[in-house]
Amino acid sequence: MAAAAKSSIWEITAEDITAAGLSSADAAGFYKELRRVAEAHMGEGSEAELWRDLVERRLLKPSHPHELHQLVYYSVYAEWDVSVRGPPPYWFPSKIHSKDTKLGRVMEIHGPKLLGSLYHDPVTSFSLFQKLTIEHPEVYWSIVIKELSLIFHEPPKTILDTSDKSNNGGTWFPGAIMNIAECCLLPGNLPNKTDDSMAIIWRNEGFDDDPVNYLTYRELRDQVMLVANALDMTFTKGDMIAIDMPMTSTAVIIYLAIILAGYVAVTIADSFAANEIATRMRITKSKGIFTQDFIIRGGKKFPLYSRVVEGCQSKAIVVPVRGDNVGVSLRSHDLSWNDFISSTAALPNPVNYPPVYQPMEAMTNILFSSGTTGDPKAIPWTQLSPIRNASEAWAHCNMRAGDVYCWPTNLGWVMGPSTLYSSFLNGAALALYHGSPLGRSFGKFVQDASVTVLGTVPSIVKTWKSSKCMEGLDWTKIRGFGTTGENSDIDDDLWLSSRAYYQPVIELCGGTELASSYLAGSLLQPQAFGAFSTPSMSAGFAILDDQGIPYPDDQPCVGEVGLFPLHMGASQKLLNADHNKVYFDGMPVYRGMKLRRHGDIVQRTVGGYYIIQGRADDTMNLGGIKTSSVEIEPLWHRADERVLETAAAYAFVQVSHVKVVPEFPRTASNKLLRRVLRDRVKQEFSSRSKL
Ligand SMILES: Nc1ncnc2c1ncn2[C@@H]1O[C@H](COP(=O)(O)OP(=O)(O)OP(=O)(O)O)[C@@H](O)[C@H]1O
Repeated sequence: MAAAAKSSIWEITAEDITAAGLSSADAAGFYKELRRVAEAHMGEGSEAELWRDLVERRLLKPSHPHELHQLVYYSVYAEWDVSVRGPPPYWFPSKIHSKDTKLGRVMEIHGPKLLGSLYHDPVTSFSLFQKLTIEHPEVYWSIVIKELSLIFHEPPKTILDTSDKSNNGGTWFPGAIMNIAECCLLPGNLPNKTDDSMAIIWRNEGFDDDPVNYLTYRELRDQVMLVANALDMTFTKGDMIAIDMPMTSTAVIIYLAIILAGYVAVTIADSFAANEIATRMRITKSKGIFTQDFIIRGGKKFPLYSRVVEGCQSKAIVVPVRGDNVGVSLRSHDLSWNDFISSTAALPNPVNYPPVYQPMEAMTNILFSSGTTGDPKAIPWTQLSPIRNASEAWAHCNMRAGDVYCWPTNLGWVMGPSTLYSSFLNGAALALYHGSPLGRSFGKFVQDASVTVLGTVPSIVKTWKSSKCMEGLDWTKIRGFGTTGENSDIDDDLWLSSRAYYQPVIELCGGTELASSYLAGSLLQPQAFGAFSTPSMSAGFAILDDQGIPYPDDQPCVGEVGLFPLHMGASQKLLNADHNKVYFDGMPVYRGMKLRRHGDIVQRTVGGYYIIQGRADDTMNLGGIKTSSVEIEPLWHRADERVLETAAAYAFVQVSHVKVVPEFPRTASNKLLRRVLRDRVKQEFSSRSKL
């Protein structure tokens, strides 16, 4: 899309502005103002200051055509040499406002004590402070647990115990006892999280013009306790109980009830086929499954109950997608939602429930990784994982009471539980749209629910931008976006950010098994599209060369990442694989630590940004030069405009074979499956060679 750019901002004419979609009258005013601002930033190397000034003056508006945003942004940065100056920044922290952020305030209090005269302010001292959180995780976590709404039934004896040498990940908060679901439901120590604060805001697809629905924290607690009582009527303590349904307010209530009552939630994404659901039920030996009769999505009705019971005998408890009655006939041992809830009718106080307190390492949730690199892993989350989730939103997105957090996903993907905990443990409201996130109705919900932080994955943003379905909606309450899952596209993020007068798009990369990111954006640093500005708080890593030797810390480089093993909240076992073998075997030792495998190729750019270059497994050898799939793909993409999407899966000496495919194989979470493509190509070639 950079074709829309001029070689400098000075080349832009009023005609270009009209060509980008403004009326001649508006174009004249815009042109005049653009020149005026540009004149104030004439010096060489002043692109970032010019862009910052343009954004602060709100010259570019969400109502302007995207072509105009492209024209200005790409022309401002036309001369910017990425190889010398790193990725160009589009968002800048303010030294004054940074002190009001959650992390900034903590840095102002503790920075001078911890860093002495090296501490200046949250912006200047951010990187130094981040390094401190890696070197002294016990200091960081002792601060963070006071910032979240955590209630310890028994306080931890200490923050981190590394005396067990067989445990690479360390023992966190030893001796502590709590119930993390209870922490979600009670105000805890957060003054602005009250029983009357908004906890969940939701809307059913098809009810676009109705007011949004609300649940306060008190109402949420009552409903969770009711379901917890009903669970005790049907299940035995410690049982694994699955949830396979869209992430609705009812699904969230069920999830919290399972954990409040001391069971383990097995969360399975609602997009899986019957055999995939059955596999996950079998691996976890789940005793029951919460599901829906149907899913309503994008105006269509899809069967869900029939898919769930196809390969699974466990008791299903079936929530009706609309109304009070289930729209399918159930097997004799299954229960309708109404019958399940009615089982509490004889209790004297069904909305009262004593939480089951457990140690920090107790399992609370089994999640499955996407299966991009092989079979999906069954990953147990403990009570530490939710704390890690919430701390990331706190530190990197400044999540706080009063925020409305929306991230269209499912409880079966890492972002489902992560968004839930990030909302409730920070006292924010969780916004849930019961329907497809791909169309305008979702965007209208974002507007009507006054969402302040909106999370995305790249494929959704691409659809929103290309369909223009969000035109005319007001997203200006949004103060920050999030993106994760795959590399995001610079132009798509330009579009996204421009919907809210260029609020930051915080890029996050991590893994289900980390319960967090290891690379992130930060509101205390300038942000560049499609790039991470920092290792996440308290996440250390080394970038390894081909021999497994770490590159020096601040040097631009590309290599496989090796994570520092003391990563609070990360997995310490897998249900269906050997944890040590998967994450530690064969990894180098660095500064006395056995590094943890993650499998991503990471580039550290000039200027200290990070870009993911794909998976180590997807790296190809082109004439002796190791090249990542992500480096090759954009080149092919530009080769012919009929190419809709590119996936580099295999390297040939000479390109002689073009196969047109309608779509690429993807995981259920929509990630490109290069390994499947590679297998198909291999198969095709081996069958040809036999001919
Ligand atoms: N913002 C991002 N940019 C680029 N890649 C990302 C980003 N966020 C996540 N990823 C990719 O997704 C991975 C994490 O995804 P997830 O935990 O769902 O499992 P997976 O690695 O896809 O599946 P499996 O472990 O089964 O192969 C990261 O390691 C990274 O490769």
